Amino acid sequence: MHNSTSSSSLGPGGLDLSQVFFKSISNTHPPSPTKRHTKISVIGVGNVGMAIAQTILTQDLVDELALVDAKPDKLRGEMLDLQHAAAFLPRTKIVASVDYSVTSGSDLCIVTAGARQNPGESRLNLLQRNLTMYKGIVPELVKYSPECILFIVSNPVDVLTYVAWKLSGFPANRVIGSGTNLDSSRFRFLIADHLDVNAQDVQAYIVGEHGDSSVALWSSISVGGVPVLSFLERQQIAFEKETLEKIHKQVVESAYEVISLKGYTSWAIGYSVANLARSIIRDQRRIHPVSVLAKGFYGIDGGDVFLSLPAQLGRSGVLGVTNVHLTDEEIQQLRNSAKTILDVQNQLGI
Ligand SMILES: NC(=O)C1=CN([C@@H]2O[C@H](COP(=O)(O)OP(=O)(O)OC[C@H]3O[C@@H](n4cnc5c(N)ncnc54)[C@H](O)[C@@H]3O)[C@@H](O)[C@H]2O)C=CC1
Ligand SMILES: CC(=O)C(=O)O
Repeated sequence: MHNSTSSSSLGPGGLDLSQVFFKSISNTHPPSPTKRHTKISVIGVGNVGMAIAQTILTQDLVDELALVDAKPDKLRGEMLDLQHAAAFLPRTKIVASVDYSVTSGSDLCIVTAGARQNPGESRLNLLQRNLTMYKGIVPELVKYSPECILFIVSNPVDVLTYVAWKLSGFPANRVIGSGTNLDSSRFRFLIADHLDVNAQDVQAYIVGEHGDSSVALWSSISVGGVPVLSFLERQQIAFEKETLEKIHKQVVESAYEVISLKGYTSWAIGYSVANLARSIIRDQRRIHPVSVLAKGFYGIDGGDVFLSLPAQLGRSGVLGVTNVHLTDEEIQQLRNSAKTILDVQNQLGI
């Protein structure tokens, strides 16, 4: 199947139409391109892949967006539908193919292909189905974009990020999972709702597994720069631990609730990943809770495990992991989360 958007500027008989429509200013030459061509590929054009693709387009992040999927008709349909919005969007070349050569030279490859949860099903349950798929996808991406950053979204995202790291042979700083960036956004929304403030003023992290064993870092939450729990303590305002646990439980149940209502989640992960893509492609050096190789941080040992920690992201991928102060209880929960992931991972034989 074919692809691309751009048509040649040569008209019938080899006439260069650009010369008909645009007359060059005399004695000038087109400026030589100094800006490097930037390219993102999105693998899997289902609910999640398309939410990410369209959010990336609205943010004017790249020169070229390549789409890949196993279903050629669906893929071409999605490509055309996005191309038809060209008049309303920043200029981006959109290409699509079932052949991975279309991803050639990508800066960032975002993998969303894979099975999704049925209502009530856990993310970890998807592993066997998506593992087989990844064995086909990752080597192709590496072949065509050996310098890219691999960004994993398919679930279970932490284990699949480890799988992608192993299959790619890339250094760990170039393999990242979307992790708990989404959970943290849900957390910030719920805290903001509770306190009636803007979610963008709430700094709060969920770390660990993107899933049932995730850990809420209550001790480091701040609103507008004010650390919330120590502020309440200083003011001798009582807060119920149960209220905090209820909010975290709501975060963990968020995806299950949305999936039971509409069948899948898409918009929030679309914004979450486009925001992360911006930090990487534009070298923003912002800190996000994403899935990184966590061995050695916060006393996590026992094997190579990917899980979410607050990490600084830039053009070369993961630049470092932030040293957030955790309570002993939070550290223990984080280690338990690592163990949950490692128990699953150790059965893979990779
Ligand atoms: N990390 C996160 O926070 C989130 C992860 N997800 C995960 O994202 C994944 C995708 O979810 P949806 O888009 O809702 O599913 P979907 O079923 O709508 O889309 C999956 C797409 O993958 C394609 N695909 C299947 N096998 C392929 C292959 N071998 N090569 C290329 N494409 C292939 C399918 O044709 C389909 O278009 C799931 O694993 C889901 O659990 C979903 C939401 C949030
Ligand atoms: C499906 C999923 O992982 C989420 O929305 O959190």
